[in-house]
Amino acid sequence: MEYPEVIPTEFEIEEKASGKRQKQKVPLQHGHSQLDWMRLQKQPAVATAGTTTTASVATKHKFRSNAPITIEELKQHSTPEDAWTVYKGRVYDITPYFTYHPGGDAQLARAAGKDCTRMFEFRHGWVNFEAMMEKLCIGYIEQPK
Ligand code: HEM
Repeated sequence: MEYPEVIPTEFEIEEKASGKRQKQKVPLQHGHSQLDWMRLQKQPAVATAGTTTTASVATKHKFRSNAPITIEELKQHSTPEDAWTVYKGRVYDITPYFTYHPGGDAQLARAAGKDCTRMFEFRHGWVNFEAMMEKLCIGYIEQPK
């Protein structure tokens, strides 16, 4: 099975190489800044995207928090309402982060159901993924044999 990976488009590669790339931050709802996100990770009861909270992710996946996850299963979680992504081999349920992503929900949706490692480093290699998503880690991806 083909490994599902988000890769930058040719346009994005050229734009970056030209040094003319514009930042594309989008306006977020009040209370949904990066600082708010980090604060909520310390009190996980309230980080919400719709009805999915960091706490509900933790509860839902507790029984399998370090489980092997297959590519088939990863691919089934490919919408903003139910979004899993892979970063450096580990799987994260990023659903609660959608309304907090500074680049907007449409950009983050590209990661859903796929491995976002390469795209993440391309777009913002200076961001500490593990620190931000620690509570949302649900397992690791099983490499195809
Ligand atoms: C396919 C995956 C992703 C894409 C395409 C994407 C895209 C973007 C874009 C367009 C921005 C706006 C700033 C810019 O234009 O560079 C941004 C900012 C940001 N994203 Fe993402 N993102 C992705 C995944 C993630 C994930 C999973 C996280 C969580 C750790 C994340 C965290 C951030 C943060 C913290 C910023 C603010 C960066 C800053 O201000 O320096 N992104 N992203």
